[in-house]
Amino acid sequence: MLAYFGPRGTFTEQAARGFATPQQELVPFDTVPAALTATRRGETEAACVPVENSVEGAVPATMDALTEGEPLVAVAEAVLPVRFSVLRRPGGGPVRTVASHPHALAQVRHWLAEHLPDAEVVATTSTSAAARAVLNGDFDAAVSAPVAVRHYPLEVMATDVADVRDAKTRFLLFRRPGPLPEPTGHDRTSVVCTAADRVGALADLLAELALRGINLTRIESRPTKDRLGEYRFYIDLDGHAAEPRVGDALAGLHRHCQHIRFLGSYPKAEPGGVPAGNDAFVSAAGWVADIREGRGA
Ligand SMILES: O=C(O)C(=O)Cc1ccccc1
Repeated sequence: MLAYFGPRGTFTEQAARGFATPQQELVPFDTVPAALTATRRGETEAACVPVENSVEGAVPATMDALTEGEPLVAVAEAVLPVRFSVLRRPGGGPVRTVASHPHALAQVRHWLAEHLPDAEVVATTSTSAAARAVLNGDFDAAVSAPVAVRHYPLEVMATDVADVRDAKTRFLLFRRPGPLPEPTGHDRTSVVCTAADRVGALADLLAELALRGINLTRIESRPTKDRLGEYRFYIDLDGHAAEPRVGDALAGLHRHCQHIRFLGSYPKAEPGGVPAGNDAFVSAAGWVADIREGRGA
């Protein structure tokens, strides 16, 4: 079974369908933490959740849920283009309220200002929770994933709605810790860490990557919630933990951090980025291994 952030008809369901094997049953959960908890408890093999969006940035619910509770590791990534459909009850009256996930609302602000300027905008837990609520008569319109009309008998007011063309959302598939996916040469590694409280601590973390020619693809901070001014850093970098230079960098981060949690090494959905130049690191690691075995100098 594969858990996903639902209910049925979310963008996350679309991403989960791309990850699932033909036999795997997809199970919706109303929140990101609930989907992850089901996987932590072993009730589902994996959980698909949204991580970030090219317009609105990180999904805070996902970031927080990854640091709370037992560790989970990402094993696969998907990036989906995001365009919205605006749905309403068939034959409904004027649209006075419009609902959706905050990330969706942030991506259709201009459209709403132009087409529904007087509608009150309401945040819901997901885009399809909004569609479901419209069906129940709680709101007049929902900004949803195009697949939502397959699940909810609503009327399509508009399709292809997006203030920013080419907006994309990134999703990850999490499992309980186990053997890592094989390196493909186009991988990403994610960690979350708390740097020591001293001058230059963050610079030291970044230097561990820079020294080894490792490309940082994302750094994001969230409050630890314990103390004002204390943050966790979510770091994505190019490369796989099995590669010597990435392994060394992770060890370096571990030395500099108060806490560090590995969040996975997995193939990138969109290969590209800075070429790794791995060969020199592999040969250097081999040389050190030889020295340790008494085979060289
Ligand atoms: O609510 C959904 O459909 C999601 O899967 C989260 C989301 C919200 C907005 C854009 C992309 C994903």
